Amino acid sequence: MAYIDAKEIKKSYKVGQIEINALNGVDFTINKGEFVVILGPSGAGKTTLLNILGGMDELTSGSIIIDEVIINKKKEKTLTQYRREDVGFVFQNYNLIQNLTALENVELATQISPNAKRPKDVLKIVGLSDRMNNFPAQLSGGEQQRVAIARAVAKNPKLLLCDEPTGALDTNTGKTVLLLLKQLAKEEQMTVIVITHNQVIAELADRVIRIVNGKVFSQVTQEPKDIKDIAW
Ligand SMILES: Nc1ncnc2c1ncn2[C@@H]1O[C@H](COP(=O)(O)OP(=O)(O)OP(=O)(O)O)[C@@H](O)[C@H]1O
Repeated sequence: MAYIDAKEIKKSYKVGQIEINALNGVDFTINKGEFVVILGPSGAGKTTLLNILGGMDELTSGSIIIDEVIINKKKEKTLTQYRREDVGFVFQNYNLIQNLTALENVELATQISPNAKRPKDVLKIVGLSDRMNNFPAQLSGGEQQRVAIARAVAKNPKLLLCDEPTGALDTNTGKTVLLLLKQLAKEEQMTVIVITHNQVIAELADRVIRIVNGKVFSQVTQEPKDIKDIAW
């Protein structure tokens, strides 16, 4: 059985009299521990899909099963628990708290999670042992994104959702971040989903789901390329 099974998911927003169909019947499956890229042009529905997978938005119709649980039928309380415990988020702009150190940013996230890893251990995994006591402003963009990844991973989530995680980084720094995400998928058996409009990043994925106009245009599993063989 697939780890994530999305069936015929639809999401529409009503803006005044107009109905916008952000997702218009999306089907896909994802296995545990896969590194998945969801690819699509601007407005395709990627963020909408990520918000639904993260339990932050509701479906209009269809169903999503994650780890044998139908998440779109969850009550608000269990959904809150799902968001806190099972899902980690990484955003394009890191979203770190500026007046807390790297370590404190990670610690803060672990406080609301019962299965949390030790913040110092996770900062070591992302290669920032010696920068733990720095504030975000004292770190480079790539380092800040690694803190944000540590913060997401410290919760010990089953699913890591990343929205354009390399969007604000240069190619080499972006590659370091992607390599880290790939390692986490492999070594921690964490299912990692990256959404991006950058086609090159898709070459690193085990599975590529291409979304166009709120529909799955294609879904392929593939042998991922080595990170040193790609550039953008
Ligand atoms: N809260 C909302 N209210 C109304 N319309 C929305 C809302 N959220 C998204 N949309 C619309 O749904 C469609 C899909 O948007 P979405 O943000 O998911 O696309 P995207 O693929 O993430 O695009 P981008 O790469 O530009 O972020 C767009 O037409 C957008 O305007």
